Amino acid sequence: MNQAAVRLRSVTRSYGTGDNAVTALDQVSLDIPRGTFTAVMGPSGSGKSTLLQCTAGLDRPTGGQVFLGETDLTRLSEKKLTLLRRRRIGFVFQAFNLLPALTAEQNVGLPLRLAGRRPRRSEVLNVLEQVGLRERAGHRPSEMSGGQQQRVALARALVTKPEVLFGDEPTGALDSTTSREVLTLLRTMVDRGQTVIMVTHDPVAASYADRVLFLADGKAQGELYAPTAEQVAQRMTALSAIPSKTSAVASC
Ligand SMILES: Nc1ncnc2c1ncn2[C@@H]1O[C@H](COP(=O)(O)OP(=O)(O)OP(=O)(O)O)[C@@H](O)[C@H]1O
Repeated sequence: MNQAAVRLRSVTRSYGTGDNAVTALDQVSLDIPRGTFTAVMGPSGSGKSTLLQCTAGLDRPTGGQVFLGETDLTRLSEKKLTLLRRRRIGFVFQAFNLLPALTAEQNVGLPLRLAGRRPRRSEVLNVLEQVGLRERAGHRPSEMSGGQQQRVALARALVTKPEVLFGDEPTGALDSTTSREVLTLLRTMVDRGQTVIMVTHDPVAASYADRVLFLADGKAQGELYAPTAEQVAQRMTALSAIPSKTSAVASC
């Protein structure tokens, strides 16, 4: 059995044509083992969000293959891809994207309703308990802090027991103390077997991961295992010094 939760094979994503063409991802290949925490870092415009979106089936690569377990996402119809995202993938974003009129419990139960199931109260409360918010089940987002709202968003992403949880800057809108709480929670989920892939600009956030993948100009630029924030910051400084294709053209 293949232990990789996700495999990318020569994944390319281009936008536009001719002189206006941009290659956001350029032949990226990688394996993400199950039960690991991966951070994706790189300078602005290096392709991090594109990588996350292609890997999560939110965007289609223009070349190459993306596997979730044994499923090749690039071969799925839109309908099957939508179902796969609902059933097998979880997301957390920088903006918490909770529905303001719904309580925490109702927000967390929503993905189950979308999947055509009536949520059992106990399963929703269990997930809220995992993020330390069981007693806030009846509160609406406006009655909670930013960190609590992101924990509800995390519970909502986890309620379907996704194979992979994707985070696009999940701590980007939080202060450093609250960020640490959310990152510790993500780390705990991974230590219990969850696979997490997170895009971040923050070396401290990346230091919670098992592995940091670096991107520049759409290309994989190496990785760090068991990273410290200092090591990550150093690599980022070195990467930012590489002139990108677009800035090289702009400066001609
Ligand atoms: N829909 C699009 N149309 C055209 N170009 C795009 C589109 N989306 C992204 N790009 C380009 O692809 C490249 C990679 O973008 P992407 O958003 O993946 O980078 P990023 O590393 O996530 O950046 P940031 O850290 O600033 O969010 C950039 O040059 C961007 O301008």
